[in-house]
Amino acid sequence: MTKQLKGIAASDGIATAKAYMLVQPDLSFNQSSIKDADAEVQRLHSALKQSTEELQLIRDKAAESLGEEEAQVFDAHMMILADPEFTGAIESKVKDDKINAEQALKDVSDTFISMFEAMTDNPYMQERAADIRDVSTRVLAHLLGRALPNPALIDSEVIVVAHDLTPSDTAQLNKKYVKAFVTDIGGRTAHSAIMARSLEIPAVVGTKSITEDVKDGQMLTVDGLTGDVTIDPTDDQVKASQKEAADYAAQKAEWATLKTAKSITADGKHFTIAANIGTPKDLDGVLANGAEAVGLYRSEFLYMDSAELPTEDDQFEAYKQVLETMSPKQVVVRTMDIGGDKHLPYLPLPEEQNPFLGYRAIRISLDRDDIFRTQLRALLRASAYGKLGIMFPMIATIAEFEAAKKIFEEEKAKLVADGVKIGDDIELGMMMEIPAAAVLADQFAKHVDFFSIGTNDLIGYTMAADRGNERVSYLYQPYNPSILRLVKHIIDAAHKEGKWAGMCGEAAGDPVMVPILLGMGLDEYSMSASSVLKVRSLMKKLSTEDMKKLADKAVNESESNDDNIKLVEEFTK
Ligand SMILES: C=C(OP(=O)(O)O)C(=O)O
Ligand SMILES: [Mg+2]
Repeated sequence: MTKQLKGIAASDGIATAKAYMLVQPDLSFNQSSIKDADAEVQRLHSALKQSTEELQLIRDKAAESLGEEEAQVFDAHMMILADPEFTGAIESKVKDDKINAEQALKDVSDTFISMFEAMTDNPYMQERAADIRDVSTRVLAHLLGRALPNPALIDSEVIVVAHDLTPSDTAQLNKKYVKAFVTDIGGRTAHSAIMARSLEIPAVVGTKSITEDVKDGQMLTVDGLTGDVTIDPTDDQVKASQKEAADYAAQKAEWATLKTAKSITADGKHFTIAANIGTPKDLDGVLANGAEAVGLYRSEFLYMDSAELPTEDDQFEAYKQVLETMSPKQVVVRTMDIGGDKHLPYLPLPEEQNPFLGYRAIRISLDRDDIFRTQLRALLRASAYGKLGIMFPMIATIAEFEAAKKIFEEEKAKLVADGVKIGDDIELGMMMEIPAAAVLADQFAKHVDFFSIGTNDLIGYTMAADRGNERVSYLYQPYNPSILRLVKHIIDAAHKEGKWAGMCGEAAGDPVMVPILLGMGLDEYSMSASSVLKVRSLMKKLSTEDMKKLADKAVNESESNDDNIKLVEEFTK
């Protein structure tokens, strides 16, 4: 029976395909005693064999579709299965304790996991704990005869359905087959949604119940423009959705004609439309959409894509590639922003009640300056290959900015003393994403070369509404006059000191926000590459003089987010 769900539109595009449930099955079991230990060991061996075969298959597929590096994590898993110390211990436990293989597996892996996790001074071994957990889940699933979802094995067109997707789940999706994804939870600015936009995979998040409403293989239509999801659509609904998809494709083709055009308003003013990237691979989208700069390179994805802390040379190569490709256009690299919803298996962070208010981003970098210095050295060396901007995430105080800048200057001086070639036009800026910093923007402006406004966090922190929580998503209000006042204050403060202000939060590519930002004189708009042409086309139709009047009313007269949505409609009719 046809059923309609409404979620949060998270990535543009429309798709129809069958559902692929990326949901963990129930793997609960009870301990039991066994009589025939040999038969039980036999059962264990067969589960181990099946797991190894499955991993080999996944490894080959992952190498083919995602690259050799992404596939290597599965080698580590297979090595564990081939390790007699691990498998032998499970076998002995079955025989000695006369318990079922499920329980023996759990006992042995728990022992290994706690042993590795206790090695807090050895990130490599700590990471093995995560591998053992993954492997033992796979073996357990085979013992229980339940199928684990294997996204790397998807080889036909599907729509992925999940409770939530982590950024690393999202990175594994193969665009060739995954036509869209839909989740129970999450918001438009959660990192999986941001990645969906850079992969140009349509997505609807925060439907609350999709994993309960749909079964594996059922047909779905997903509209990432409106947030509508239809389960078992009728023929007419499929036709309507195909028509909508065709209209959207036509619209995109029209935007594509602006690929090499400058971003100019109706009254001839030029602004920079830049793109956000997570990895050098995203440059394809940046070039295909004709972005004029990279306004945010989220360098933490480099750390997340790696099995251990990336070396200075690894980082240098990645930054150099991006700078060279974009040169002479600017690339703003943000130093590592780990914490919140982004984790590194090899850098375990303490359990925190409020990770988004906790040990995150520059707070980690200043604490672990060994990691920070390595990153800055790699950036400095790469700066010779293009036009580099560096910015620090989550700056709350001037002291933090100055401390980070001091470390930067120290590393720079060392490299210069060693005769290493360094760009002479590196700009040093900061993310404006913490209200305390936004309020003091006039003072910060004296210390920085530029600001980049991170609305994803700035809205979350100002409204005290978690950016990824669909229950409070109604409070996630980019056009609320409180947010607009902060944004205007930041832009004015930068301009007063002769500095530039950009925005790299998702609001920079939002068609309702752009007219207001033009009126405020924001210099640079950095967004998912897939939004660049849409925004360039919109800018062409707007005059800055009119938009100034709009911005003035939006900031000084409106009382709510909704007031401002109406105001923008009026001014852009
Ligand atoms: C761009 C931002 O950073 P991130 O989304 O990576 O937190 C932001 O907070 O707006
Ligand atoms: Mg942020």
